[in-house]
Amino acid sequence: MRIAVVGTGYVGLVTGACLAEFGMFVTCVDIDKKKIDMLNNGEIPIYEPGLDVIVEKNSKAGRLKFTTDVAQAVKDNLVIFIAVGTPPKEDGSADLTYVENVARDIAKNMNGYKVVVNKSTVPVGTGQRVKKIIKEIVGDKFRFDVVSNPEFLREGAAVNDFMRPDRIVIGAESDEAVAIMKDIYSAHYLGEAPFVVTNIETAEMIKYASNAFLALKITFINEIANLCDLVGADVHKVAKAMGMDGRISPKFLHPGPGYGGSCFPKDTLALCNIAKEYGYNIKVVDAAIEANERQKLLMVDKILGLLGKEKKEGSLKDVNITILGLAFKPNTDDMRESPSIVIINELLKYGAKIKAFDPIAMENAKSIFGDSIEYSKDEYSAVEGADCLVIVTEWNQFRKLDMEKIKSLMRNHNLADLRNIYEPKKMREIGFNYVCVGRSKI
Ligand SMILES: NC(=O)c1ccc[n+]([C@@H]2O[C@H](COP(=O)([O-])OP(=O)(O)OC[C@H]3O[C@@H](n4cnc5c(N)ncnc54)[C@H](O)[C@@H]3O)[C@@H](O)[C@H]2O)c1
Ligand SMILES: O=c1ccn([C@@H]2O[C@H](COP(=O)(O)OP(=O)(O)O[C@H]3O[C@H](CO)[C@@H](O)[C@H](O)[C@H]3O)[C@@H](O)[C@H]2O)c(=O)[nH]1
Repeated sequence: MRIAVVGTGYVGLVTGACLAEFGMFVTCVDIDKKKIDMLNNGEIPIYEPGLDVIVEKNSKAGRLKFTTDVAQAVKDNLVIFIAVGTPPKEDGSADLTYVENVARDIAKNMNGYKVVVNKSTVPVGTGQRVKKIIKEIVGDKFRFDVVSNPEFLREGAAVNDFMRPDRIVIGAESDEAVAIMKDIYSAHYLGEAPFVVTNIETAEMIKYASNAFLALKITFINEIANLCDLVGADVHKVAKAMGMDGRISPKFLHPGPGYGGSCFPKDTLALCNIAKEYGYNIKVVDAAIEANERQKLLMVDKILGLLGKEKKEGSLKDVNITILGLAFKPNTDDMRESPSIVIINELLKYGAKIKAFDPIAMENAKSIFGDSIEYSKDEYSAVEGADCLVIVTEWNQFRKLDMEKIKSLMRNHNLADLRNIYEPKKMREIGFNYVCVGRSKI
């Protein structure tokens, strides 16, 4: 099977590398020449655990190639995956410019039957739009099928998620296209991943509904956590006991500073926008978006409260704050919509002096914060002279810090653990003035 993947970002590169690992011949295409040059030089442009190994192995085996030549890639391959970005526009709707550009590139270079597979997250109706764009250019000259095959991988766990998915969704209009898709994913099928075969619109909706539901679930536990802090309950026990109910499940019930990343924030907005287009107000998702924005700001209130400072300009003047973790989650360098952005910008607004450390995301963070904050080489140098330590991302290496040493390096001993990675009682025993999310009073 010969496959082209257009768009070599987090999804495209993982998809291309994993399909090559399953024995297919894959050409990854991107308009970003720098990215393609890096990949052709054996460098991986993103941080994703395990990806380097399979990219190197399959490149060497000749099953994985990288190019900027979309025309040739379309001509040479039967199946063309679209895996370009669908970022939010000002009004929250998904920007389909990149998807539509690729559809035109495919149409202009068709030389026979092609299966055009949309892996980008797109509003319902986009598959039909892609079909129309191609048809307008190709007419009846060549046959083609458009398929929706949404991706459910998580950054930081992308390779494993792609290799061992909970389900594979195929939205298609022809048996031929479904058979080709099943062939591509035959290794997954043997691994017993179930297929959901449906129409294009349903497949597109499954992706948004799944992301919105997960965003709701996180938001729900964050709201419960905030209440736990007020009433003196322990949100971890609450979540654990809730999760024991098979109808609820224990996953995605970890409270924190609000969901971030390149997907939940934009996909919840896009879903609300789709609803609005049809004259409907999808109230629970709207509420989750609002609560998630508030959650990030509540974290700043927590820090101000811990320091006994007022919510007013300049109140954090001469206060040194250390931030550990900048990426939106551990095991990624991705800073898109990271809660750290709102939290740091707010703290800067109140006049704080910020030192930060992240094991992997520091370079990307520099393009956001510039020199408005100081970047440290490790956790211990980051806390020197700090009045408050704030844990924003739960990298594993932060879980086992020598907290006695951390305390001795700080000027004042305030600890805001926004990911609940430490035991409240233990931290207080060490001598920290401690808050977290939903267990602050236990
Ligand atoms: N990141 C995730 O975890 C994830 C998971 C599931 C689904 N998705 C969805 O997948 C899509 C891609 O997301 P991503 O995070 O990989 O994006 P990304 O920004 O990391 O990568 C997109 C790539 O597409 C390239 N591109 C843009 N226009 C192009 C064109 N005309 N031809 C060739 N290349 C082009 C860009 O240069 C970029 O390298 C989005 O719709 C996203 O919602 C993302
Ligand atoms: O219990 C939890 C789980 C997650 N998060 C936060 O939620 C965000 C998203 O995390 P996660 O879902 O692990 O990462 P993503 O890579 O954004 O993956 C989501 O978005 C992808 C893009 O659509 C989908 O493919 C995945 O299925 C979906 O999990 C991050 O800020 C996490 O810190 C929590 O606060 N609590």
